[in-house]
Amino acid sequence: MTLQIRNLSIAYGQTQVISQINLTLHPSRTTGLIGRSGCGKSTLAKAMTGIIQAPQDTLFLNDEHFLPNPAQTGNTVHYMWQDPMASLSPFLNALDLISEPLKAIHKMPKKARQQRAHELLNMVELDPTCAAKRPHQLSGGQCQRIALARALAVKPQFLVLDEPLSALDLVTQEQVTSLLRKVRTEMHMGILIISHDLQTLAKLADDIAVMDGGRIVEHKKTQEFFAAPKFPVSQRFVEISKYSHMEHSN
Ligand SMILES: Nc1ncnc2c1ncn2[C@@H]1O[C@H](COP(=O)(O)OP(=O)(O)OP(=O)(O)O)[C@@H](O)[C@H]1O
Repeated sequence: MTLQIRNLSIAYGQTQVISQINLTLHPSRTTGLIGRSGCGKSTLAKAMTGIIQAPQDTLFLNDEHFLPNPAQTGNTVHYMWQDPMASLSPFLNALDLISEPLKAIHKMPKKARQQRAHELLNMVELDPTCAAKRPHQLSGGQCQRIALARALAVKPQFLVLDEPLSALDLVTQEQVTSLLRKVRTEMHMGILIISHDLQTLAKLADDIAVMDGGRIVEHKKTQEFFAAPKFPVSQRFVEISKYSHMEHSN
């Protein structure tokens, strides 16, 4: 199963935000998406996942037309929001937040749901004491893990993560990075990760796409990208990532 984006353009009112995007996601592969703030990365992710409507004939699953609707097709393409705290209902505890998609999408009975929710809590390495806590009683990093456990509960074929590590300290970032690698392999998901942090993408992504001014200007295998970034914006990202890596290792 592949998810193909063909010639996708999106405008907000009169303002064109993304133009003629072509991109294909494959199972068990991770694509990293970088680009300057405001270049249209989240807009692309939201269009792929049905949060904003993509024009007809731009999204395809295995060459078949596909119109994502998060309410119905959450298990095909799932979007994990940039701000986990804001995307989680403040009225539910961690366990209920994780078991909600198991009920809504997979119609799992209560006992099986609770058991799976505990397994997922464990998988994202959240302390069991977090199970009964609501988002405002948890840290940003813990909320990010709940959002990830929820995404795994949905068991989508494709997972789109918008800045999944931004609220985490370096140690937790490392843990979530290895968790995402495990998920890709064990659950055979195709993953798109939006990040400003090329060092993280270097560890996670099989290939890297660069957006600039609403277009994908470069898309290469990760090693090739680091060896020879072609466009000025790509070169700048590689330069900055080397510099920040040196700072962290000093
Ligand atoms: N709902 C909306 N209505 C109108 N304009 C919007 C809307 N959402 C985003 N925009 C604008 O579209 C452009 C692209 O925004 P988008 O969030 O896709 O960028 P981004 O690359 O994800 O940025 P960042 O890295 O800062 O998250 C920006 O100029 C933004 O202000």
